[in-house]
Amino acid sequence: MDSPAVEIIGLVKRYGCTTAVDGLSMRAARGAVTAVLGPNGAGKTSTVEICEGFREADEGTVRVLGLPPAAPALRPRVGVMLQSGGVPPATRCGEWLRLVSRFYARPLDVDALLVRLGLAAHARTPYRRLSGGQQQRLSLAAAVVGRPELVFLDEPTAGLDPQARHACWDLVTDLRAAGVAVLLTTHHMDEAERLADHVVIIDGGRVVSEGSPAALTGAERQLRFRARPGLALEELLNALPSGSAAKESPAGHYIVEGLVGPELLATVTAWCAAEGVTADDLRIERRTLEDVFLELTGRELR
Ligand SMILES: Nc1ncnc2c1ncn2[C@@H]1O[C@H](COP(=O)(O)OP(=O)(O)OP(=O)(O)O)[C@@H](O)[C@H]1O
Repeated sequence: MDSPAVEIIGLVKRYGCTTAVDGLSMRAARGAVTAVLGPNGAGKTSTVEICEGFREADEGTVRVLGLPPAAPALRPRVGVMLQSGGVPPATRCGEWLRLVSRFYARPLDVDALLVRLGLAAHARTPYRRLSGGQQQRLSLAAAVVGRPELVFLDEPTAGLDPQARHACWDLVTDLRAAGVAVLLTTHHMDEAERLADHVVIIDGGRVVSEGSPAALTGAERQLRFRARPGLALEELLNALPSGSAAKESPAGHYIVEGLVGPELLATVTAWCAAEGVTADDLRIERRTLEDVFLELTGRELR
């Protein structure tokens, strides 16, 4: 049986007295998109950079396509999207991608890739003159041009405009359809929910939860509405069937949980009417990945 695309067991990474990764274990399957989520400083980049072979682990085992991360045999098989640097400032965008493509036996068509990522009009622009988002798209193009089996994308859509974000999502979806494993980090929960087969939430250098987006968010539904802050939720709770819960988070945003059906909806709207409260944006929906993320990692800034 094939090894996973990435297998991490008991990974530890320290910087002086900071333990950035603290016994982290996770897997990324072949042919699937794995999203690693975590608050600032959770250890995502450290973990990904160890998998890419750019940093040394202090403890633990990491295998990439069954090999140690720095194995030369991985070079043609793994794509890495670098956050910055690596491109000579005066090199033209198209020239750079063509150069990178020559390192691979069966590269993608460079012109088609430039069109796909909206870079065709900038093919002759020197790297230093590209906007931040264009430089990032070039970096994404360079990561995939060699038809890798596995691609690491560290915050691929940070700072991209909506059009470029969608182009990136489409590219990731197509990579997955072509059997490529993608391991990405992101702070955009909608991105993870949309793209990932498997989500790994880390905090304090450890995995705090993992599963498919659907498994993490669960089947339970919530009733949500907006109204003036400070409603007397204890009174609402008295009117609701036992086992229900109601909370205000953040101020003016209300969430009612329990057996969400016609009875609960009628009770909430009747209670609002009796209180003279207009419930705005009243809707019934499943918990989002962001709800789960905040529950698991808290609201404190890191
Ligand atoms: N080269 C370094 N030297 C010292 N400390 C570092 C170094 N790199 C990372 N750290 C620290 O390690 C911890 C984890 O950092 P890391 O960049 O892996 O987190 P992250 O989850 O990618 O964060 P973010 O979401 O903010 O990018 C942080 O506390 C960070 O300050």
